[in-house]
Amino acid sequence: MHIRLQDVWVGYGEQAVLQGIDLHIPTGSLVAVVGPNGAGKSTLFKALVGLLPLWRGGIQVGLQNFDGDVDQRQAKKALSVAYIPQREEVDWRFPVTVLDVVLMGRYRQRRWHQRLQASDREMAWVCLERLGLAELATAAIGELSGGQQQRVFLARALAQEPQVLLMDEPFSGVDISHQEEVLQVLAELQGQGVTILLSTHDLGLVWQRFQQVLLLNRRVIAFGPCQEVMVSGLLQQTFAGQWMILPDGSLMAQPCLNGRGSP
Ligand SMILES: Nc1ncnc2c1ncn2[C@@H]1O[C@H](COP(=O)(O)OP(=O)(O)OP(=O)(O)O)[C@@H](O)[C@H]1O
Repeated sequence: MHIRLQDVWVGYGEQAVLQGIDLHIPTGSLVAVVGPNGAGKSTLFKALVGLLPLWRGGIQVGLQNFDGDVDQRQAKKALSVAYIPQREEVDWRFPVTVLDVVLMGRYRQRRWHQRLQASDREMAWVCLERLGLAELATAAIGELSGGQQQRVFLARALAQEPQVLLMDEPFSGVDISHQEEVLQVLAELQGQGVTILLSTHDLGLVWQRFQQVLLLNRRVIAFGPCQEVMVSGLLQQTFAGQWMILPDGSLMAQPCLNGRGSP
């Protein structure tokens, strides 16, 4: 499914965070979303999944249109958009097992009064196996390592059979082998035509593994092929006034363009 945003404004209270976002992401894209802290990456994902109302503008996912007037949460339930939030946004003390979490991905396929069916359980097990989690099915989610928890949430997203997958900083605090497993699953999903947006602060990873990059700092600084977008002028504009970790792992301070660190 393709995603189109036209002049999208979203914020909290009186603070406008996303300011006039115009974007077209074709079906089957794998996009790294890059920007400094507070750039609005999570806000973008929440707006796409209907958790935040639009102040202005419109979002189109596939053939469906959303604007500030519709009940976005209800409307988007009909779509298969899977969202994996940042680890910090999840209450890991919640007493559910790994299998319970993955089964949650199947509720979207059912009406509110329908119970899950045997085929839903089978699907959940397939997703657990695919991410090497079958042996942990009865473990409490809070007992797992960060990398395992991240994979459980990816398994839940797979169980949802998404056409769009949004992942908010899935690799923070996760070791390289977990990261590699997740990247392999994402490559498979992309091959099946799933559109994937993933936010990260790891510019080295973006440089090595992503073909498409969105540079965001409240506004779209650039969107396109990695080679064209990950260039110093655009990166400086994106990270103005903030520290930036370069692809080789070194740190670089950017000049502040307007004294507040945003363009
Ligand atoms: N629930 C909220 N209420 C009020 N302000 C918020 C809320 N969530 C985010 N913000 C503010 O919106 C701005 C953008 O936040 P957002 O989390 O989207 O940025 P981000 O690019 O994802 O940052 P990070 O890289 O640190 O995760 C920040 O100034 C943040 O303080």
